[in-house]
Amino acid sequence: MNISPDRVLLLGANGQVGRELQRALAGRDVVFATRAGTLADGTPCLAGDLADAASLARALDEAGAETIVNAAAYTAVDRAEDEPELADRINHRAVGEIGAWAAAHDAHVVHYSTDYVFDGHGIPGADGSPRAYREDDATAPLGTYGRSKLAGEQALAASGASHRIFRTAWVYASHGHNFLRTMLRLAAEREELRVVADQIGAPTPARWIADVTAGVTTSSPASSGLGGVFNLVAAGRCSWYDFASAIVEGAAARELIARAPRVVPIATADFPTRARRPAWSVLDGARLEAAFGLQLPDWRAGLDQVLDELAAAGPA
Ligand SMILES: NC(=O)C1=CN([C@@H]2O[C@H](COP(=O)(O)OP(=O)(O)OC[C@H]3O[C@@H](n4cnc5c(N)ncnc54)[C@H](OP(=O)(O)O)[C@@H]3O)[C@@H](O)[C@H]2O)C=CC1
Ligand SMILES: Cc1cn([C@H]2C[C@H](O)[C@@H](COP(=O)(O)OP(=O)(O)O[C@H]3O[C@@H](C)C(=O)[C@@H](O)[C@H]3O)O2)c(=O)[nH]c1=O
Ligand SMILES: [Mg+2]
Repeated sequence: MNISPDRVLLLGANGQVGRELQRALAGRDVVFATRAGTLADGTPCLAGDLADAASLARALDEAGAETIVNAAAYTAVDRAEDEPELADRINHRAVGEIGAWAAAHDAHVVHYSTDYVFDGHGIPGADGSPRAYREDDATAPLGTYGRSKLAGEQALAASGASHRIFRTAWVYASHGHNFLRTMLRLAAEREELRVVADQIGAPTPARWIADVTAGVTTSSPASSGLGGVFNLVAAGRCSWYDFASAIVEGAAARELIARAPRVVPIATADFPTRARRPAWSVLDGARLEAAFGLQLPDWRAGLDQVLDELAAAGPA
């Protein structure tokens, strides 16, 4: 079969990153696919269910795209502990199938992975405190989600397809399921938010991930020599408690919430969850910066942008 050069197939178009990619890829030759075959606004698109190998294969064949961007994933970190096979099917085996299709058709794959491939113990830097993780640091996922995502990375690399894997972290947007929206909801319901202060990372807007993706998809990973894994995260670092505090402060200032609840720092041990999470999730963006000459701004600038977006949209 012939594939169309310049065509992009976007799998998972309704997720946080997927929705931002719809915007960032507008005007290009792009074919959307979602699990059910409809976009969030009801517009029909291709059905591409990664839980179903036949559905995925049909989407790949029908789109015939030279670039496949896979924004679909099983992202429910706690639920994954009870559905390991489904998480593995979507985050690992389907990614291997996408890679095999791409290798057979000389197509490229853009895929996303996570800080949760690391155990978060951190690697001591020159001054003894943990340094940011680099792309080739040893992985050791703590849970099912992280294991399935790591297996997906490995399956894509093993497929032989030309590919880029953007490892990102703590993704949020003005839409979708994320920590910022959870905090805004809880802020309206509670006097006090108790949030872990001993997990450190960099909250990264889905918009930035999509903008970087759209900017670099025009170059082939293999022929540019710039393939493989790239960390793609906001600059700076904070705890979930710091992020929650900044969300509450910024949301109150924009009158997105009627009153600011107290934000109380707690230890991970005081917030029991089904899955364990890494304590140190800071990723080093130097490879991405050097390869593509771009520098992501600080996480606080991202938060301001997303809160401004919510404020501009008005009351929900
Ligand atoms: N969210 C985060 O904090 C982080 C995410 N990442 C990675 O970034 C990428 C994008 O994540 P993000 O946009 O945040 O995730 P979301 O959870 O917002 O979106 C994931 C999308 O995948 C879709 N999906 C789930 N199962 C299937 C399936 N069987 N077939 C087709 N589509 C399916 C979901 O559809 P539906 O809504 O119907 O379930 C949803 O639209 C993923 O690879 C994720 O692992 C990395 C680090 C952090
Ligand atoms: C809601 C809530 C969460 N927390 C904690 C739990 C957790 O440690 C942290 C963040 O909560 P979340 O549920 O957003 O965490 P989680 O879903 O694990 O977020 C992760 O999602 C996957 C998909 C990724 O790839 C990661 O990069 C990361 O973003 O905050 C509190 O301390 N207080 C609260 O009220
Ligand atoms: Mg979650």
